[in-house]
Amino acid sequence: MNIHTCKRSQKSKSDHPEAVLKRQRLANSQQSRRKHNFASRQYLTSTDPYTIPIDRANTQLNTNIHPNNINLQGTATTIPTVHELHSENVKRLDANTTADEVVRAIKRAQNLHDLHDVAEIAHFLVEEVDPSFAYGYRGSLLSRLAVAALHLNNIPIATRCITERRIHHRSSMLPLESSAIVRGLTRCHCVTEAWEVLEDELSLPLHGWVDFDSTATFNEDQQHLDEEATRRRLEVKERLIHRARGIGSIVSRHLYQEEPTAALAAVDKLRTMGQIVNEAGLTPSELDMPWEKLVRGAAMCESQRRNGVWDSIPETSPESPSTWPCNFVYPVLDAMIAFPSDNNDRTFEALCNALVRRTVFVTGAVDLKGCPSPDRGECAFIGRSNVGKSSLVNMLTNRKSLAFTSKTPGKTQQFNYFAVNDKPELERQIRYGDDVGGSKDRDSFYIVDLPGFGFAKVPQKQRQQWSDFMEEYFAKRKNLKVVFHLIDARHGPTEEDGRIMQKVGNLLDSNKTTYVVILTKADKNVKGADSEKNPGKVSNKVWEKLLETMKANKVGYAPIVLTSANTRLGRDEVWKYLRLAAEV
Ligand SMILES: Nc1nc2c(ncn2[C@@H]2O[C@H](COP(=O)(O)OP(=O)(O)OP(=O)(O)O)[C@@H](O)[C@H]2O)c(=O)[nH]1
Ligand SMILES: [Mg+2]
Repeated sequence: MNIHTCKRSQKSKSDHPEAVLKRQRLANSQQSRRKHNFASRQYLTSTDPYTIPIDRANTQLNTNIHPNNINLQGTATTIPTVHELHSENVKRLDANTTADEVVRAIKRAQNLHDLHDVAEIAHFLVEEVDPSFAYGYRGSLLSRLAVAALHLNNIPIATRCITERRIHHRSSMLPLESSAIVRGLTRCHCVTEAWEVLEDELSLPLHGWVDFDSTATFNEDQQHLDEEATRRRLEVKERLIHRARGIGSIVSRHLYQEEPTAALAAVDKLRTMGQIVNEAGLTPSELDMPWEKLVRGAAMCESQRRNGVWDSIPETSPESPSTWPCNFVYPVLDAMIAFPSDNNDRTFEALCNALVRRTVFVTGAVDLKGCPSPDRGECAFIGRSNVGKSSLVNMLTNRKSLAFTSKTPGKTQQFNYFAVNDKPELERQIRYGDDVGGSKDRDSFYIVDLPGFGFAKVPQKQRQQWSDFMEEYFAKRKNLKVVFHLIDARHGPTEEDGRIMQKVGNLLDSNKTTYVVILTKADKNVKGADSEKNPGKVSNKVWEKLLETMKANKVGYAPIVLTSANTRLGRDEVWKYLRLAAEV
């Protein structure tokens, strides 16, 4: 049977007199059911689904019940109206309904998208039932119902439940529930309302409320903290977790809705939370932030920008693209770095795909004249031979062999220039690989992999030539934005490293160029190092020696990053500085 005959036979089947009769019977029974349930019919046909039907409003009882009369079994005692539900388990809401049954009815209504039941439950819970019903638990019921209503895209019912909960059940509002409401509101595009809930219910701890002493380890001090302080501390932690996730979902909504300006503002709020999140000692697994999703959303916005979606926005507009960063992924990266690092491979993969779209080897320079024109920022990787410069470049760009690495020292013999994010000249060339140059894009930059110093087998004359070139390069290369000085984390700085620091101190303009010390091969200090639990470390002895050498050479101000090309430790942190070359 071909497709056409199949379709024809289906059509004729549905036109069969018996089928028509069956449909009519079904329609009639549905109609009579609706008639029977007069109240709910009125409720559903109202333009505002939360308008109370007049007949019900008139029959409401005075719900002011003295606290002494609270029904401890949590059942409703003064409900005048019976609310018929579609649910088989909880057929009606009336005087004998328990809180548990309401939860079941909400769950069912949410799962089966039963707006009728949601509306009935809302009416029962918000307008009619007396205050003793589900005492202490009513706020949770309301938040569950709000989430269910949002699940069904019914904003008026959700808003009513949220308001009722905030006004009358404030004391029992849980951060977990507030955060679920924020997510629901964001999903329904009610971002302003979501912000309101965030600000009101998940606001940061009041000043002095909880003392997050970052120097005190939680375990040691826990015994001395009285119970109340511990409880509050945990409460604040929970609130912070849900607040961070709530903002995360708002950022995500804006990014996937392609609203970059709003997304940038929200992601900045996330970044500013970083400090207190760290002080509170929250771990990445406790926070469980959706970084990968945010990075992918930012990358999607970025690709839309490259496709010219926002080109027509005028310069004078507050949403003008001229106020945006060179790549939307960078602000997300900033927030990620402000939070405790989870060193997640998938997130980094997404990050790298967005930040390093193309890499091209440009040239190997042996003097300043041989360097490409300084039309964009560049970052240089310097350090002793075999310290891991080329490996780090590959790790950071997520490329296996962009820069050649070798066990034999002295592999890199010239200033190797790699262009990142050049626009390809021809479409065809993209498909055939990265071996062709192009023109500069908004976030293009150069990575410069330098020859290693201190390798005995390289002739003295050659070493002198490299050293002279490096001095000239530090002093004269205008577009040099970042210098990464790599030092082996097992051995610490050598004498040669000290001399390099001296050159940096004397020649580099610290206002123009950022100098960063990177400790490499940190995995080698840990037996059986792995990327998740034990990515690498540095000994106190090496650390102290490094600080001393830096201070002695007037570069004590420089940041230090611990890395490993094997376990990929420190990659987000290094990108924090690498981006300075892109953002010119
Ligand atoms: N275990 C471990 N090995 C590393 C790491 N980084 C580099 N290596 C190894 O160290 C050796 C030297 O790495 P390269 O990246 O070629 O070093 P380089 O600094 O570029 O060396 P030159 O080009 O000679 O200056 C290679 O065998 C790498 O596999 C690291 O983080 N951990
Ligand atoms: Mg090398």
